[in-house]
Amino acid sequence: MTNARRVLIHQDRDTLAGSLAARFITKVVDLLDQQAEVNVVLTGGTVGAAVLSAINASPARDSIDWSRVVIWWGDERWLPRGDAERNDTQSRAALLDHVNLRPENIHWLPAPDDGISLDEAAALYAAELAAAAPEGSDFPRFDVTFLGVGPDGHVASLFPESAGVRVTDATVVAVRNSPKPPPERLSFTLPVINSSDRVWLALAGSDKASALGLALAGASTLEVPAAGVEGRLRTVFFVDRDAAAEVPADLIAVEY
Ligand SMILES: O=C1O[C@H](COP(=O)(O)O)[C@@H](O)[C@H](O)[C@H]1O
Repeated sequence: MTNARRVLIHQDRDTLAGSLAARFITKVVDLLDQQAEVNVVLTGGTVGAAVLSAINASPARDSIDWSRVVIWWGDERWLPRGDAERNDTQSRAALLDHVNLRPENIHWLPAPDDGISLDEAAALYAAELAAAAPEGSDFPRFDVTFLGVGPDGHVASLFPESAGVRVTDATVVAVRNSPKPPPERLSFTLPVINSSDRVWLALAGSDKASALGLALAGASTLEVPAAGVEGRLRTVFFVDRDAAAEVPADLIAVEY
């Protein structure tokens, strides 16, 4: 199988979330048979949280040895710890608080209540990535990266026509003036996202159809950041029927 982008179309958001949850559990169990730990990058957003809830609800959830799973986030909203709109708060409620993760394996992004500036926070998380990196790299080898996609085609907190989309010489960027609230955020850059062995994008709803269609039809990364996403081994779009309305027919791998 090549690393061509694949689109898997599901009936609706819940089916999509269940299918992605099942794939995640199977993949992590397989990987943990072959390696000591698995590095996973989580996303925020509605579908991201739905996928984590589906993993939590799965009867197969505990077939994963969660003590060997290492958690990162691809982006975070610059809000106080515990704020309901923070991505990590939503990830905790959906899954992380319910499984046996080791606290040292959860790499929270900083928050304003840490008493540091947004730029310092970006530098701090970059240093955390570097500390976990193999020799010669600035970040760990990520096994699975989840991404949501906004109606404007943003991924993580890389928004269309914004400076962050262009950054290739840093791993984490401070984002200001985000068109989606809150205005300040932290985000992985595209080179870090694309270093992941697998990138699984999840999106549902008719408001995502145009961005998805453009991303798959060759729009520029600056205009539609999702267009610039390409994992090292696999890049798979898990979508529902509504979001798939403008997907080029030759890219549809499976329609459930
Ligand atoms: O703000 C964000 O939005 C995107 C997409 O969210 P969705 O609710 O439209 O699925 C998400 O991927 C990103 O992590 C988050 O910070």
